[in-house]
Amino acid sequence: MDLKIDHALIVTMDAGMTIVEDGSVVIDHGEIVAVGPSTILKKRYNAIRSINAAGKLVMPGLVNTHTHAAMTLFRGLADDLPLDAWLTKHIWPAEAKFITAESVRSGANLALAEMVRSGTTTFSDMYFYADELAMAANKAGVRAVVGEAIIDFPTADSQSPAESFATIKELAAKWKNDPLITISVAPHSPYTCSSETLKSAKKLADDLGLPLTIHVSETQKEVSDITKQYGMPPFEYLDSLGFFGGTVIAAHAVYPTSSEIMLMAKKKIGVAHCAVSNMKLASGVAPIQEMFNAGVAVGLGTDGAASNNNLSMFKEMNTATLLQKVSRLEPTAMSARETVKAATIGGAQVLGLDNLIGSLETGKRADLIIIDLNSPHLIPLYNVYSQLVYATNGADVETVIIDGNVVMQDRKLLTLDEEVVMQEARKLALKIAEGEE
Ligand SMILES: CSC[C@H]1O[C@@H](n2cnc3c(O)ncnc32)[C@H](O)[C@@H]1O
Ligand SMILES: [Zn+2]
Repeated sequence: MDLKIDHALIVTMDAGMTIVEDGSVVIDHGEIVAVGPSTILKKRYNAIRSINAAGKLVMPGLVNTHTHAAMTLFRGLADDLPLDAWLTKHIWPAEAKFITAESVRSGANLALAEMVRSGTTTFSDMYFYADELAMAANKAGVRAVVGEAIIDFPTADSQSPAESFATIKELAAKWKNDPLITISVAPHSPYTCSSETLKSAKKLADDLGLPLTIHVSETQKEVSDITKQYGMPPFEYLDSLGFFGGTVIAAHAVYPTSSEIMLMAKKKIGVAHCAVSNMKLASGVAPIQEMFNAGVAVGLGTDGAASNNNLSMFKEMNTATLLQKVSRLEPTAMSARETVKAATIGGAQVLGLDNLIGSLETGKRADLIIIDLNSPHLIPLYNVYSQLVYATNGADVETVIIDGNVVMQDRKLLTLDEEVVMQEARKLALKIAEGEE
């Protein structure tokens, strides 16, 4: 065996929500070979390397179902604005000026460092120059669903939809057998892509067997514009185009009607719930408890660092649950347990990767994080889910393992040169601040 983690408090997130108090996880060739009591597994398995995790919690790595990694470069550039003005007056002009293959590489590396540090082991992205992100994630050893952006009007990478489709075909062929990278088809939204573009995106996804990801029903303005233009709200409109049926990651989903929520459950549309971004842009409160009640698969997403302004899934968990409770005046809404599920196995379901990741079970890939419980803010520990959602933060993550490889150990990043990554990002940020090209 390659690696054994012993004496941990293991939160498996398997179907039985098993918790093992003094447990071991045994890993070989990137796969989980056994999970169970250390008293039994320590005798049964020898490993080349072992980690003594006494006083630590082991859980599945967190799954960020919606982000734009390279947008770390725009963190804090335009705050305190609604989505429409934020995008059209600030972000799109900045992207037109500063987004290049080089800046995407730099922003992506910065995001990768931040995500690994806060316990994210898989993320789903949609942006321009997607190959740069795929290469950066692959090099850093981080699992990613990488979406090449499709928008009808001229964008940061100057690609028409037809050119984006050609790029996606090339990317799908290039990354086909990669263990960490899945390419996705990423039309931006129903208000920036025509019906023809959306139908072609769906056809491409079907032909290549790729997931689709899209921003949908994010603001009241979007719902009213789409309803005026097409005579129905965004999810119904996409359904009328035949958009659903395969893996679809719907980011935001703030304003689905009750019949659209039924549709989401029926068509197995996965939701990337971005609570912090929806609050910061004052977009609204997504009806997550209603979605749970209807059986919709819900994951959590940070959105990009320009609308959050960080990529911590611990902050996202905390905000998501508190937002449901206060908006419904219902303290039982979105329980801590449901929230940890959304951040792990629920997110894996949304991405169509739950056969591989999302829980610690024999046969799954070894994507897991080790959290140091020896901190004043984590004592006492009565309920692990409450502790993870209400008390833990990203900086408590000590070690991160993805596909069996240790990518952060004792808070040192092993696959990214953090100093170089920060230096390069600072250099680009200087140009952005000065407004230079
Ligand atoms: C095709 S995805 C890249 C595109 O999306 C923009 N973007 C970032 N966050 C949001 C959001 O919350 N709603 C809509 N669009 C968003 C990003 O700036 C890129 O232009
Ligand atoms: Zn987004």
